[in-house]
Amino acid sequence: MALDKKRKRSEGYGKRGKASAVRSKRQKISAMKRVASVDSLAWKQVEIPEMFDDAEGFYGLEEVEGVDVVREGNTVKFVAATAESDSSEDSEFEGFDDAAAEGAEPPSAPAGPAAPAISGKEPEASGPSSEGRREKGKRDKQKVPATAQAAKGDPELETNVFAQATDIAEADAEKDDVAMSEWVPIGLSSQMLTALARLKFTKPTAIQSQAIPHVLNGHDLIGKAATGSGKTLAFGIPIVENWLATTQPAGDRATSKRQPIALVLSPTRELAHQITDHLKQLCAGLSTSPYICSVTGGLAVQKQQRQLEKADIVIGTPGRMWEVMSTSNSVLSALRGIRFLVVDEADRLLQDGHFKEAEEILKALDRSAPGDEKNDDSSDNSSDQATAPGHHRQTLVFSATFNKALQQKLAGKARYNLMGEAESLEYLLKRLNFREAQPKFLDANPVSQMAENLKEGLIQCGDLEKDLYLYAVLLLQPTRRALVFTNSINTVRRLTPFLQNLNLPAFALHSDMEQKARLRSIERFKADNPDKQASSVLIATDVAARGLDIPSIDLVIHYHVPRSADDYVHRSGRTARAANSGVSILLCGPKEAVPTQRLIAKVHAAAAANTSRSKLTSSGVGVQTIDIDRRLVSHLRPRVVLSKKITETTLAKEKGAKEDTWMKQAAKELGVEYDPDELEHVGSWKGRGSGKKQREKEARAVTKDEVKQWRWELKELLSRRVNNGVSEKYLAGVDVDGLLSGARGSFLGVVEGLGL
Ligand SMILES: Nc1ncnc2c1ncn2[C@@H]1O[C@H](COP(=O)(O)OP(=O)(O)OP(=O)(O)O)[C@@H](O)[C@H]1O
Repeated sequence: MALDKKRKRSEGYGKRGKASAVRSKRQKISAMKRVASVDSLAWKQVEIPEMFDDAEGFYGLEEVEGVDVVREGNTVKFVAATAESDSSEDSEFEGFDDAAAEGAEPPSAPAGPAAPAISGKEPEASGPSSEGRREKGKRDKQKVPATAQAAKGDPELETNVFAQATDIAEADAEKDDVAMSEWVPIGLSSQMLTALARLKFTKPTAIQSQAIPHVLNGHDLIGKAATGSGKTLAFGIPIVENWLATTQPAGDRATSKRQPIALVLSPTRELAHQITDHLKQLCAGLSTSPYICSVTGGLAVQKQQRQLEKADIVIGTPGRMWEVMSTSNSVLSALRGIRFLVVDEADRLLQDGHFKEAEEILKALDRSAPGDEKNDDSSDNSSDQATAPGHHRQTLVFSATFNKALQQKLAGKARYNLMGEAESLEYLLKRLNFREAQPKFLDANPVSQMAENLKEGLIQCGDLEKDLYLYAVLLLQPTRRALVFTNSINTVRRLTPFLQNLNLPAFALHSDMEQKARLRSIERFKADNPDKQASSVLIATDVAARGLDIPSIDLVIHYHVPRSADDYVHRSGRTARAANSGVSILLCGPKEAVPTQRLIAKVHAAAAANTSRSKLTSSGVGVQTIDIDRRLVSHLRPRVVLSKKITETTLAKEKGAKEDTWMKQAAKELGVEYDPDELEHVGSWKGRGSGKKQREKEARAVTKDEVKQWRWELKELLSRRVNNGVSEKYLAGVDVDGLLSGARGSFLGVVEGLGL
């Protein structure tokens, strides 16, 4: 009601507009314009002359000074200048530009100080269904994107609206104009367009243009799109839009109780932190932003509880989320009011070890607290679904992969069969409690699950030669950052020092590491390396396979063939993200050949169906067999042998020392004497694993001096170029040593790379 009155007043001014004056004024202050919500403007009660005291409709009328109103299509904007703009321009309000309001002239930039000028065309008339349009109409009413003018010297306006203005202004000032017309049909607020322009995201990705309008119109969604195709913002943008449309100005919010509007569940901690950062980056371009926090294991729970109390958008891993929800009634009841539940990487989150907690969370969200009427909302009984608990909430489910059965279950095409192994998963899916009986299933990449700019290769090698080939690939394929996936934590533990000994900056990531060490590894991997020659390498288990968006990873190596086709898709998807290109290479041992063929066939099944036989590569569609120069590889062997010996000895000694300490402690507690030699005997057996035990025992027996000697030899080898087939016969009389000395990884002679 108040808003309507504000509008009437604004329209009144519009009729009295002085177009030319405002146009010239707009030119002068265009560099200082700022976006703000309509409620954050300094509306003042209109002083009604006594003679109008009884006039109908004047009660509660408010006015605001120093503000232009322009209309872009169906959207009304309040255009103003910041306190830094010319005071003579600020001090006097001269009316509104009718021409602009009627769309006769393109409006000036809707964004803040020196924000990228957003050019756009009118949203197309053909839009969503009538219901959709109704809902959109509602949203537009709530939203009314506004650009406010801080009347100079009005402290209230300055603090409410421009809290972040200086920072944003500084950042924006560096930007060129950004054309945003491709976003216009989606129907975003001008604030959001400004925020996207700031990120230089000039057009939506396929999943974004398909998913956002659907979510904005209040529907549930199951979204599938290739890795790196922008799924995070496909749910992030409509959630933030909803927040912008329904949130009070910052000043009022400080005093009112906060209630989160969205909960995003992520299967891994790293991904949860990344989503949080991604949404924060988006919101950095808004004049007022939602408070976004992550709730993940491994970090202080008390701090996260405090953050939750003021959070608007919560991103969490199921384990910690459940821990926090189950121990705090206030958190639980606040979360029951969320308007969006997002399940990211749904196929993993609903299936892997997160199962139990995910179930508890869903149950708790829908359970009505005593006296909590919100969840039993019977006022809206337009459909059966509407009366179900949780109906107020939209459910958005995203992943790059959904196996067929899961896809069908999610889309409601299969009957729930509450029996056997599948029982719990199906139960959980039911618990997602979609608002609609058939949530929309949107597949943005039906033919290929793999990113468009990804090249896939395969190297066949002996099972015991993988270390050698790994090293060779890292030297031969020029990369900025490489990510190596293994199937076991022990392999990560071994490969990391193995590559470090070879002077490659390698970092480890697996779930057995402390959370701070995990985050540190990622930070170091992401950091720019001062030695431009050296590319950094992250050795990880599948904990890094989902969702991680680290810039400039141009190579993914599967040291072990992944356990499933979906894992292959997600692992490979850490490169070639957004518009970038990248390479994924499988190291395939003889024992892995059959599962690898199956995997490739599965991943590229749809593409193969559309490809003529002549286009099939040696390994099938999409994956190219790489014939790496075996001679070259053999030149690298001496380095690899030394590095392996050093690594295995060091690890065996560390393990021995740990076991020794543990045994001593245990013996002390039992009050018995500890004799390592005696125990060595007791523990010997000839069964499985005895060979490894024996090797470890031998490695422990290696002296420190021997290790020192190996290190020296390796250092010497690394300081020399690798002679790639240049015959020394032709180098007679040449300083061969001089030619061969050089930086690690350099080659003497022509090297073809991997030919990808
Ligand atoms: N409209 C856009 N224009 C340009 N870049 C974009 C756009 N939307 C998102 N991006 C960028 O694309 C990258 C990948 O986005 P995101 O992490 O959301 O992908 P994803 O589809 O969730 O991938 P995954 O399946 O691996 O989780 C990010 O760096 C993001 O900043």
